[in-house]
Amino acid sequence: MDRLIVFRHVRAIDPSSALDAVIDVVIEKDRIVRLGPDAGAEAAKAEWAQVITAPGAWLLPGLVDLHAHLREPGQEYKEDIRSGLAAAAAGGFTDICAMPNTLPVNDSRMVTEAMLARAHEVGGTRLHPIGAITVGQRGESLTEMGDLREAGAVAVSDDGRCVTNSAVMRRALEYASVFDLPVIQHAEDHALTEGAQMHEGSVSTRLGLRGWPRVAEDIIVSRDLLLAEYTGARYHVAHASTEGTVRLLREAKSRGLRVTAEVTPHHLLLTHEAVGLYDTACKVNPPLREQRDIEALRQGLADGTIDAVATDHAPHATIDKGCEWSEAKPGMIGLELCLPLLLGLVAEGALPLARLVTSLTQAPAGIARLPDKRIREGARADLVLIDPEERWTIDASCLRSKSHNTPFLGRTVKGRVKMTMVAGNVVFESTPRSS
Ligand SMILES: NC(=O)N[C@@H](CC(=O)O)C(=O)O
Ligand SMILES: [Zn+2]
Ligand SMILES: [Zn+2]
Repeated sequence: MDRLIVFRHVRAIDPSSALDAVIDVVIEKDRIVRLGPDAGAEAAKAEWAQVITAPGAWLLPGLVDLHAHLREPGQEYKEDIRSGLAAAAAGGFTDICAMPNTLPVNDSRMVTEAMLARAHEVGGTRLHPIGAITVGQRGESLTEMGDLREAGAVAVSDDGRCVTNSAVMRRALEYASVFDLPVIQHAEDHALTEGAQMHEGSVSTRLGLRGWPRVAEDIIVSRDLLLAEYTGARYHVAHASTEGTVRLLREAKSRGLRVTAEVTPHHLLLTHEAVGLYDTACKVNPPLREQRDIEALRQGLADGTIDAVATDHAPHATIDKGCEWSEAKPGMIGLELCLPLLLGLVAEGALPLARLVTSLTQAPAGIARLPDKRIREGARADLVLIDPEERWTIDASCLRSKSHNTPFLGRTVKGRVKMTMVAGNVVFESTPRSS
C-alpha cells in the first residue's frame, strides 16, 4: 500500500501561502494531497493510514539552512555527513547547504560529487554543496564554477576566509552570474582583523584581547555592494553581524539591487559580554557584538532587510575548544538549537512568527534556488512538526551532532521539533515528551 500520512487538527503555518489555521493535512507518497478543516477525516479511516493527532502542535514547511559546516571530507572527528544530516533532521531542516572549507576544499566537481554521493547513501535531510569561489580558498584564481554548478553546487563561497582582492571579487561576481550562482561573502577585511580574537570593544579591552572592529565587516559589505551593482550579479552576505551591514543592505535594497543576507541565531541573541572570562564556546567569527547590533539585526530581519536565518553550524571537538582562548577554534553548532532559540524571540515579541518561518523556509530556498517550501495541495511533503509548548533544557546528551560546542548548553527553551519529513519520509521523530 502506498504511504498515507494524516495530520489531524494541527496548526499549519505557511506565510507564503497566507496559511495559518488549524486543519488536517493529508500526505500520499511524497506529496500533500489534501488540506483543510477535517480534510483528513476519511483518509484517517484507512487501515494503512498513519494518523498523527497532536493537539496544539504546529506544522511548518521544512526548514532550509544556507550555511552549515559538515567537516566531511577531512575533519570527521568534528562532524561528518551522517552526523551532520542527523543533527539537521533533528533541528527540523529538510535541506542544508554545506560550506566548502573542508579538507580538501570543495573547489572541484570531484569533491562536490563525493559529498553528494555520501549524502545520498546516508539519506534523510538533503545536502546541497556550496563550491569555493577561489581554488583552495586562497583568494587568487577562480574555481570552475560551471563544473561545480553542474555537479550540484547551489552557490559559491570562500567562507571562513574573505575574498578581499577587489579584482578577484569582481571576476567572481561576473563569472558566477553566468551560471546564476549567488556569491556568498564572509565579509572580513583581513588587514583590519589580524590577530583579532573577539569584537573590538569594552570586553576586548578588559580581557586584553585584540579586537575585530565592526568596520572590518562594513568595509567589505560596502565594497561588495558597489561591485554587485556594477556587475549585476547575485550577492549574499553570510552571517551579518553589525548595524552597519544592516544599514548598507537596507540602502542597497531600496535601490533595487539583487542582494540578500542571512543572520545567525547567536548574533541575534548574544553580545560580547557572553565571553565572560574567556569562555571559548563564545569564540566565533564574526564575533558576538553589542546590544545595538542585536537591535539592528532583529529589526533588519523583521522588516526583510535580512532575508534569511542561517545557522553557521560550525562543529569543533573538545580538543579544539578546551584550550586557551587564543588557541581555540572559532564557531558554534546550531542546527538543533536554531528553531527553539528563535521561537524564544517570537515569544518575547521581538520577531513576528510569520517572518521567522519565511526566513527559515521560503527565503533561503529562493536564494539557493531550491523548490518552493509550501504547505498546499500538490506540494512536496517537506514538513516539520513542532510542539510549541514543550520546555526542555539543552544538554549535550540530546544532541545528534558529534560536537557540543555551544554557549547555549544548560539553557531552557520552549518549543521542540517532534517530527521532520522529507518528501513524505519521516527522517526524524522525537521520543515522547520528557517533561
Ligand atoms: N563561524 C566560525 O567561527 N567558523 C566557521 C567558519 C566561518 O563561518 O567563518 C568554521 O568553519 O568553523
Ligand atoms: Zn564565515
Ligand atoms: Zn561559516
